[in-house]
Amino acid sequence: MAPFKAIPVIDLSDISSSDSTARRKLVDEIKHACTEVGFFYVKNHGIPPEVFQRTLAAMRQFFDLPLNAKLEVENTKTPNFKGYSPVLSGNNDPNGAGDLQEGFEFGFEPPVDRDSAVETSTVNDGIMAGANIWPTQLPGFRVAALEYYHHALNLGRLLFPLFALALDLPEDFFADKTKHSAALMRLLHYPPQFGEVDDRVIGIGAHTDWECFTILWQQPGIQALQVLNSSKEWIDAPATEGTLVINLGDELARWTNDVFTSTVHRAINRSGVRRYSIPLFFGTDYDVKLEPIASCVSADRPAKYEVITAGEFIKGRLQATYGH
Ligand SMILES: O=C(O)CCC(=O)C(=O)O
Ligand SMILES: [Fe+2]
Repeated sequence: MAPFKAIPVIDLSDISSSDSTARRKLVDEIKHACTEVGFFYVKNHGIPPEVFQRTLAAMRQFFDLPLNAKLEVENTKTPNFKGYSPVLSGNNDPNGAGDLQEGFEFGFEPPVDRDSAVETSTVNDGIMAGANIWPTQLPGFRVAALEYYHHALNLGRLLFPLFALALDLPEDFFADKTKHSAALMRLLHYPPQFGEVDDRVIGIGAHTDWECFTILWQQPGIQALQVLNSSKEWIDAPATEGTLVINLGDELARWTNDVFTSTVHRAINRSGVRRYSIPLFFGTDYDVKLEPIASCVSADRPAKYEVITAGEFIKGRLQATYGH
């Protein structure tokens, strides 16, 4: 296959269709994107535009707070890195000198408007256990963030069966491995970079994502994200209104013994204005072992990765990135 020059766009209008031909077409498109690119856009994903608008407004309010207010919910104060990470506190690329972004991370909790604590991320999270932390002076921030979180979570749950079918596995292969929503959302703000940019200090240094897949919302119209193809060329992934980026992460790469590819990417904000983005890192339950799927291992393709639980893997990556 020639190195990709653009990221494919997949229309999700038929995602819940009972028409088997339409669904098969969708699975074939996903299979191609997962094996050849590791990235694709989705359109007609069903999340209303107002949800993104509300979350963006809440993010702007939060990141506009004085630094000392944001540091009250810093991720050094919580188990497992929930909360605020200041500019340059993370470093995704081991050859880099820090990521020029600030962020806010949280995991599953029930929707705000549903009075239920049936499923909480802390019960079954083992090594990754730890509750969310929220800024008390902005109650609307939690409401808006959780509203989008649950929309993205629902979309992610619809994608797992398609990934299973693309791997010739039973449609429900991931169902018993994704019961407890090991899905972390990170709200990100990238200040603009001007003039000569030191390659070691960019918005987010070259990295792969760690979970099964990421659902990434980018603020429309601002170019920043780039994806590395097999010829080591950086391909722009423009932020097109109405789309989300889906990219595969290391958990699926490990599970599929690299049949599905977890592709290196980075972001640099040279737009001159602030940029906001929101990845939702959708993982498998933290107690699940990332053992290679039998059909992905052969004499020609021996198992590449040591078997480790998802929780150990994610915790190790977080520690390496934040150094605490
Ligand atoms: O902000 C972006 O476009 C990319 C963010 C990203 O790659 C990440 O947080 O893993
Ligand atoms: Fe990423």
